[in-house]
Amino acid sequence: MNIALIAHDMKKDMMIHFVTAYENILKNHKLFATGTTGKRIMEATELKVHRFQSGPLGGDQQIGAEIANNRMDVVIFLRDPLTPQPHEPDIQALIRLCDVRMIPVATNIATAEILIRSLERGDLQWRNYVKKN
Ligand SMILES: O=C(CO)COP(=O)(O)O
Repeated sequence: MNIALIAHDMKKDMMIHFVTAYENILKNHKLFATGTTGKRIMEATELKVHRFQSGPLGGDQQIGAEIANNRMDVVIFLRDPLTPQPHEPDIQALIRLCDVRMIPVATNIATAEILIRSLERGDLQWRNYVKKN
């Protein structure tokens, strides 16, 4: 499965804890991330991550394009709801596209935990059928 990992600055440490805790699951998938999130993940783990631009420089839009092309299967986006972001429209667009394409998306750590365990259990296998057809 193709998994997008994105975290705002205030949530980056939490993302590192998450990917470290679930490295054994994540290593079996293709990982994508916005620039700084991807850099942090690769520094902290053995995981290989395809990095797009940093979020404020267009990374959210690049991941959005992957979603629009139905190439992203899971999105874990640890958003910071308490800090204004200069690229808020890009963030909204990315999340909107998840709803358009019915892509499982977690925007906080509690849902991210549920999603990763679902992935491990095989609950998201339907994505393979959707992509084929
Ligand atoms: O801003 C982001 C998502 O909206 C994240 O971007 P970085 O991973 O480059 O910090």
